[in-house]
Amino acid sequence: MSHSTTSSHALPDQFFSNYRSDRPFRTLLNLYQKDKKYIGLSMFFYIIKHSPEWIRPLIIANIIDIISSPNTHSLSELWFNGAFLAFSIIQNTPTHYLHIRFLSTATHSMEYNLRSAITRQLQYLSIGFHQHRNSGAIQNKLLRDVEAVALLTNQLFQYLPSSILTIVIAIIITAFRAPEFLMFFLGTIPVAVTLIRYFRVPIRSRNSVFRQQMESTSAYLIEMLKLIPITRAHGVEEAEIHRTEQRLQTLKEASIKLDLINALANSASWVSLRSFNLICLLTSAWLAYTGKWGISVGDVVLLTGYFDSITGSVVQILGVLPQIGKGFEALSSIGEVLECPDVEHNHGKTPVQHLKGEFSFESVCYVYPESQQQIAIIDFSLQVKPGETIAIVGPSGAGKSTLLNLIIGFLRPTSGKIKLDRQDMNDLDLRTYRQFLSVVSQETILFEGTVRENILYGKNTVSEQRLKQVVQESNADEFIQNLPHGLQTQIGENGVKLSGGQRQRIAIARALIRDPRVLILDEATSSLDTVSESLIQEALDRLVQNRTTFIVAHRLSTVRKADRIVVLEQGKIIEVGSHEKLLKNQGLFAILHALQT
Ligand SMILES: Nc1ncnc2c1ncn2[C@@H]1O[C@H](COP(=O)(O)OP(=O)(O)OP(=O)(O)O)[C@@H](O)[C@H]1O
Repeated sequence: MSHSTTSSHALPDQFFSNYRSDRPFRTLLNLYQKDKKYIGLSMFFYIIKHSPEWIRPLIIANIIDIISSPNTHSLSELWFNGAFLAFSIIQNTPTHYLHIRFLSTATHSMEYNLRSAITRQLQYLSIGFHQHRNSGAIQNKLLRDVEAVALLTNQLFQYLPSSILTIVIAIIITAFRAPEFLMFFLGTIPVAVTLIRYFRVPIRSRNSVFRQQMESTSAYLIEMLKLIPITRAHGVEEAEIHRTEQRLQTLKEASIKLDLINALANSASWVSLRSFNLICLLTSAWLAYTGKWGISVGDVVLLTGYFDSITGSVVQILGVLPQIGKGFEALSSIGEVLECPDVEHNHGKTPVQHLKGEFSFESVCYVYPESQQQIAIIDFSLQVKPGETIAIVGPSGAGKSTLLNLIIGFLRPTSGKIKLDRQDMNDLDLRTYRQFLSVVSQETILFEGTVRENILYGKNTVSEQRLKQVVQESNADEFIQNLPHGLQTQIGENGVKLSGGQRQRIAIARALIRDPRVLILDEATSSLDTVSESLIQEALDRLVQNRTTFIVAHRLSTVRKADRIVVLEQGKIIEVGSHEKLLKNQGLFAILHALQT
């Protein structure tokens, strides 16, 4: 256990410091740091497994020379050449197996490491990052882009080296048997280089456009799925279908453009290199026919065979270029997450060991970086004693959610200070602070799992007795008992569906089990039936006891019970006081109150 914790902590640092999407090749090698021996072994077995491709033209040329001049060659030479080729063919089975085994180990470990590093980074990136990125786009990076990097590995460490090796071997053997023909082979180099230079930039840019389209379409589709109940309820299905089709059309156009450039690159290379091949065949055949340069029939077969391998390899190199472009694009897409500096910095800050729950807000201001012209929280000052319940009320857009996010530490004051037990929150390790904090938000997010797992969420050392007590205190025992398997009932997409009130009671139990010192309640605005409402209110009353609580309150009963009510308007505190005092004030609170009653 301790081992896995240390290694998983060590992993991302190594990735983050080495991950540079402006240096994709080096980054790729770094991703294989731990598994480079597997890559090496896999390449070694690939070369051996592939050897019949290089040996065959030589053996066939030998055999043709043997049979075309039986007087100078013995039959045993024929059998020897045959046996050699047979051996090189049979060895393919074990070497192919070993090649795949090592390659698969290396690429799948890399995929695992990369996905784990992305997940870790996502967990540490600021809430602001997540608010601005769509989950569909991130999902795409985690799944498709990592897959594209694994494919890139296959291209770079398998096809590319073997193609280069094929070319080198063909050149060496030709240099021995018919050195004059080397110039044909060398002639292919400028052609290949020109083709690569010509197509590299458009292939890369179309890949990039395609990738961005793919990301935004995934994001869009996820949103469309979430919206289906609202779409149907408003009867705007056709408009939604039309909107989706427009997106799909743009994606289709980007895919076609990418395919077309790839097709052009492939066919241009194929035609030019095959033309060279034809010239080589005709020239060597003419030389053999006229008996010049001492070219034998076997030599014609050998030269055309190797020229075939060379052109095949060059075509393969050009063919993998688009894949390589796609892989490098995926590396830079992943870099958008791994290289993002917007992480919460807790390293080296004071850990919170105990918490009383005293808050002191000193002239806190907050401005969202995206809307500088408007100040969301203005000069907010308030002293909160441990155990106090503060209700925050105010019209929509007054800054209530912003204030809660400042208290959780998701946002840092633009100016001013928030002190927690007299220490500036900026100096504290917020992860340790949040272990003393529970949040019950408007929308209860439950995950696929049992009721029990949803309540315990990350708190697995709780005794059975404590769990039962918490379930009772949150008024959830009755409905849980009526579920088919009680606490073990599966909920979420494939399980039992819970009502809004039931979900809220699970959220209350989830908060209670953590026994927090600070509680944040973002009350749901949706109206519940009176029974659920009173059950939830009762559970909430137990929950807030002896804890510093901040509630964005909508229910009158909650507001009435709060020790103090803070009334916000356009980011400013305009009133603070008890329920009675504020009613007497005849200010904004009294107006809001009158509207509700
Ligand atoms: N992520 C954001 N980027 C830019 N501006 C924001 C962001 N979130 C909120 N704001 C702005 O900050 C102000 C305060 O918003 P906030 O969400 O805190 O209000 P609220 O009182 O919680 O509103 P509501 O009751 O409607 O939820 C608003 O003017 C809002 O437009």
